[in-house]
Amino acid sequence: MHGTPAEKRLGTTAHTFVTPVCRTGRICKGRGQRMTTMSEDHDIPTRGSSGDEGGWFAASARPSPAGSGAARTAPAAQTTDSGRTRERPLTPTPEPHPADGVEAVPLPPVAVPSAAEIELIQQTLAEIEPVANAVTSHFYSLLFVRNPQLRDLFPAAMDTQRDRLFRALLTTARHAGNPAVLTSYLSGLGRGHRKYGTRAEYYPVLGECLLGALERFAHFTWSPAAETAWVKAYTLISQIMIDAAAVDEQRAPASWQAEVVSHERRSSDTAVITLRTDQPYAFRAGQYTSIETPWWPRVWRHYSFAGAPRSDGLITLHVKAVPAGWVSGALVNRAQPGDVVRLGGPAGTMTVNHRSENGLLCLGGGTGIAPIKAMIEEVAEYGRRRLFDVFYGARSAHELYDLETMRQLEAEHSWLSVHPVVGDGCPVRASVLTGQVPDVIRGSGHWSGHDGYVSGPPGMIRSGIDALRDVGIPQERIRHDALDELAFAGD
Ligand SMILES: NC(=O)C1=CN([C@@H]2O[C@H](COP(=O)(O)OP(=O)(O)OC[C@H]3O[C@@H](n4cnc5c(N)ncnc54)[C@H](O)[C@@H]3O)[C@@H](O)[C@H]2O)C=CC1
Repeated sequence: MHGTPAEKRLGTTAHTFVTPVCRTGRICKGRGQRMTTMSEDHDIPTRGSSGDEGGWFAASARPSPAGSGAARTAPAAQTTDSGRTRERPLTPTPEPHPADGVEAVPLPPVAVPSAAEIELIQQTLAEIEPVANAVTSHFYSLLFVRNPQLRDLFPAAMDTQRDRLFRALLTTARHAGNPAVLTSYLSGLGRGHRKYGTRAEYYPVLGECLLGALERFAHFTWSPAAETAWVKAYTLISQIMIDAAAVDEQRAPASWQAEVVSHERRSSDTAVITLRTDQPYAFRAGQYTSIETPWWPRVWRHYSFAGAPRSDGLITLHVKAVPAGWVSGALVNRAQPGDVVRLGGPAGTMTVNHRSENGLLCLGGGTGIAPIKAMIEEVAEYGRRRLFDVFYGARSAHELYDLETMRQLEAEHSWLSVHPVVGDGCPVRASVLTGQVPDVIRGSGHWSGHDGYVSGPPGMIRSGIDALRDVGIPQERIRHDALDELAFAGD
């Protein structure tokens, strides 16, 4: 047998026993050992181990905890003819929605890497980081050569995908010592992988290829101890992802078909797109969805919801076509009513904390205003009336494409103040501030009685977080989408 020592060890172990995994993602009770199950669509042999030992990369799908996936009922809403929910008087604080993205599965009962092992993992990652492209290329080569059927799960162009894998590994390693953050992050990743068609039985296969790639490139830091640490870490990672996917499977489809029902051009490069899904789609204001268009199969991009959930179920997104952006370009320039796209489940934790008594200070840059608009609608519908200040930034006044809507909301709600901000040197009216949003915030006083929310380009989020801390909002009261994921937002 050819291959690295790690692969040989894994191969030997993996071939010796097999965990039978049903198509549903559950262990198939009563089946014997030394068997190979085939996934229905791809004929992929599944390998793992039997018994209680867990084994090398023997992540297994387990039934979800009873009732844990049951959706809670959102408070009833009074609706208007237009389908929008009418503002109600002060109402009880809504429970966090099950799909709010902060929900994580419990740590699975598999070995957790020790502090020394986490150190070994981080050393390996530090060594391969400068050659990350080569490592991930090798990983995918191993994967596709050994399992050509899996190629169909990935987009034709793999560039973004490569980067994504490595970032996920880095994020995991960075939070390896913090189980709460780790389970939250990996639960989201596990749920998010359902739309790709990822099955529990793929994880051992992926793990073997990952180990093979790491061993080949981590010349100085790879050792039997490092290998053991990685095996433990990968077993834990994959088990959390599998468990989260299994829980999610009990309550939601892997993906939704959505028809474009309206497409409104707001500027030469920005469109407001409204979608109708084929099945109910539960989400919270402040979250985002992922979209695959018919023009770029298996290429997924994230877009925040631009409104709170509506009683007619329609979903609105704001999309800006970025230069050379495949999906954003197609959605802005090509999509039209009647086209059908595919949506992944909702994700993201930038949701309104209704348990807080504080005001809300929101920084939105460009199309980053979309989730903030959704949050305003949610507060209007369900929340306590709290002071809600929005600093809405754009490079020029012309690019404040949603200012009219924001002004209308401001006129409707006495607790809402909207402060448009455009770049220095732009001709503006008196009501518009100039500069970068984070600088404007720093010059606007002390905001320690507020919770902070930031949404927009990654650079603005980074400097926005610093600015919010500077004006008195502690880190734990600042919410924003994960910068790792934002790198893949839009295009
Ligand atoms: N949930 C989220 O965080 C969301 C993020 N986005 C992201 O927002 C971006 C929107 O793109 P555009 O409309 O082209 O925005 P843009 O590039 O025109 O910038 C919008 C605003 O952010 C400011 N800005 C940009 N980079 C900055 C930096 N490094 N430091 C401080 N301020 C900065 C600009 O001055 C402007 O006021 C995309 O990257 C998109 O992925 C969009 C929707 C939701």
